[in-house]
Amino acid sequence: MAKNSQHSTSLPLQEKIIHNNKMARAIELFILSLLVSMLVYRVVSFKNQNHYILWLLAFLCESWFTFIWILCIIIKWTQCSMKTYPDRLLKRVNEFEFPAVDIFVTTADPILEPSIITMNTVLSLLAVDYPSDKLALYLSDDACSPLTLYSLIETIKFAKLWVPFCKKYNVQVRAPFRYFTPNSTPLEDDSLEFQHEWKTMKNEYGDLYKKIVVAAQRPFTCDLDSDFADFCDVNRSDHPAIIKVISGNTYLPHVIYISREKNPKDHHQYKAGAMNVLTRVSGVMTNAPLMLNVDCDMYANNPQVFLHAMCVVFHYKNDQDFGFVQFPQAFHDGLKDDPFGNQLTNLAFLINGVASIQGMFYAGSNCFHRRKVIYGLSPNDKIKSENIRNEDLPSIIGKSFELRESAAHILSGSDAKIRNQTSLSSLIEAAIDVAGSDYEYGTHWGQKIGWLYGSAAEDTLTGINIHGRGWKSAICSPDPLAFLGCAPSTYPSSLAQQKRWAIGLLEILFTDKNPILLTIKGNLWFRQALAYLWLCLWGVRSIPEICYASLPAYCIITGSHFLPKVNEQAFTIPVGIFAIYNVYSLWECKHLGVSLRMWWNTQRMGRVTTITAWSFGFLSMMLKLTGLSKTIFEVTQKEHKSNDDDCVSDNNDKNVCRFTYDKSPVIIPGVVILFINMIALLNGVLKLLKVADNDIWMELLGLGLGEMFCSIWLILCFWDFLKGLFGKDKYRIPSSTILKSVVLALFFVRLCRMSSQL
Ligand SMILES: O=c1ccn([C@@H]2O[C@H](COP(=O)(O)OP(=O)(O)O[C@H]3O[C@H](CO)[C@@H](O)[C@H](O)[C@H]3O)[C@@H](O)[C@H]2O)c(=O)[nH]1
Ligand SMILES: [Mn+2]
Repeated sequence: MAKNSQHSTSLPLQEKIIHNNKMARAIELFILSLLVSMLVYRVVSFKNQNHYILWLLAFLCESWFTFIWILCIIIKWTQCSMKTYPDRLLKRVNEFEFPAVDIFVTTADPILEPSIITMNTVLSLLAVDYPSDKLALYLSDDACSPLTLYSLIETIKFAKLWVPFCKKYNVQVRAPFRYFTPNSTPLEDDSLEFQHEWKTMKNEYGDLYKKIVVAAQRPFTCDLDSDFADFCDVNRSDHPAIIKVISGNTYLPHVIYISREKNPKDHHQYKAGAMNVLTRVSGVMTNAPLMLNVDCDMYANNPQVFLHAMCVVFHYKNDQDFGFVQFPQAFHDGLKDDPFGNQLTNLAFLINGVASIQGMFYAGSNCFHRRKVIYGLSPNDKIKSENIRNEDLPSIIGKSFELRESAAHILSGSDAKIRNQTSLSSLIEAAIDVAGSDYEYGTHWGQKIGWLYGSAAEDTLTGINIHGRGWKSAICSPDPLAFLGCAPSTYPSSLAQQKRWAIGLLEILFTDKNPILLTIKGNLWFRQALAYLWLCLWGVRSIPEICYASLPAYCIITGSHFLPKVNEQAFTIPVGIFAIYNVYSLWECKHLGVSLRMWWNTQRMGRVTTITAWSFGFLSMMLKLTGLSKTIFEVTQKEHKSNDDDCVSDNNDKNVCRFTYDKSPVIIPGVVILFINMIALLNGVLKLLKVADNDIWMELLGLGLGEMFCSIWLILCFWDFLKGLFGKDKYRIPSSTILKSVVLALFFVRLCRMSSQL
């Protein structure tokens, strides 16, 4: 029953804060009016042009930009955020009323994702402020690596000390690699007891760290009676399921290691496949009504995160439309000023916008889902457990009897009880059954229930499916931030990530989860559909962007114009758009409290990423549509800074922010844009040198100031590539890439010349 104190029952557990954005709306509408004026100008002056195709191309690109801008305005029109009050929750609700939560951590490769990072994720989650008997943590290891199991076993031993320590002293950051920074020492005025325990803890963590590092360097011997016997001679892409219950103690949640069955005959569906196995295995074992999933490169940064989530859950208890709570993905040690433009800070306003529509997108990590929502229920479905048992549950959820029983429990809404600890091991056989690689044949897994297949952005696809059934979602941003993770810290890994997103998001448009379809046929709200559309179109945006970025160079080389001339009145329109847009985005950055440098980096990388990574995303999608290739999920490299150099955030080492390059062709379009603009400018300057001094202004105007300016701006945007041409070692763009780009750039120049002779 609720604990009563008049005060605490009257105050809400969560509050929606509406942001006033009238000023922003006005500016956005003004920019829109300028964009429309530009289009009108294009139409009106079409007849006076001698270069119709050029004018038409510019018109098409600008129409597209205007369309994207309209989408942004609609998404950002209303803005809100959420504040949650865990203190009030603790006063109002008894701990035993809290729902159980199954926690899922995924890892796929002990080299790309060093075990110590994954283990810190695990430790931070085991130590949260939440009744530990309500939690179970499942670690999915797609690499089938004995190192991961070994690390987990050792980590649990350490957790038996670490978790009580954190709770006793109310430690704020419960991922040891963040708590024990190289220079940290306990404070002078901390109690002696604390200082002593602190040192023990630091040493223990140091030992754990060393054990894992040492273990990573030697092969695991095949010891038939050890925990690792199952790993004897296994191949990571062809092996039976391995599931181990690792016993903790009463202070620790259950911990279960899972390496699902892999068989080359059955597609394993990357992370989505792993999440579905986690859902089923946990369904058989603990069957909590809520599930939290955290990628191995994130950790819980706020020990009260579960309580914050419960504020939302309890707040919505009577409003049955609530599907999931997403916590933001923020980054620790993010490179200063975001040189690669991958920290997504600039999306804050869009996120607040989406939050005020149907709710935040599911972002793949840091999200609490209700199990019944993942099992395919819609807000208005009322199901009796008898009905499900008798009906066609096998064709939906599969043949496992245990899973069907537990699903029936969840779907009928009866309070699922967590099974007691001792029985977990006895459920391993049933768990192995549902972790089989062919379990899903003839069921709805991946098609209608669970994490959906068919996109490398399985998170967005799964999320849109949930919203499409009419569920709402919430975003909760407590202070300190709930989860922190690492953004890819090198340029190639950031490129790979952006490319994967561009493909994955585009793939969604070609499924039956297309936002427009879902809003017509399903229950996706119209504005929410537009928000999804904006997201899914990332890859498509590369095409108009590349076209538009080649226009200035084309014009300078051929002596034509795509912008109004300086002496025309219409010249003020593009100037106005450029100036106001930039001032506006600066103003937005100021609101977010980020530096001028960061603003420039996001602007510049906006152009660079669209033209490079997203265009390859688009290309891959085209190849996939024509059946020439398949998309895969490339796991991004995670870096662990060794304890002695906590380098990234202090940029003493300037080099971490420099662009590095590998052989990947993804940057070619960017290098080509750089080259053609350099050639164009060179061309322009040469022409200027040839004319007499007093004609120079006329000539400049003839060349088109606007076009020249655009060219210079583009070169500034691609400045890092320019440096890459002259860098050394990994800072140098590989010769093969340069060569291919030169060929393409010369081809472009040739085309310009040919077309101007027509
Ligand atoms: O076959 C696979 C591939 C990946 N993963 C896991 O998936 C997670 C995300 O992979 P990562 O390489 O870190 O991708 P990111 O680009 O950082 O991931 C973002 O984008 C993905 C979709 O593209 C989402 O799934 C993620 O949650 C989101 O953080 C990691 O825990 C991996 O271990 C697997 O379990 N099995
Ligand atoms: Mn990641």
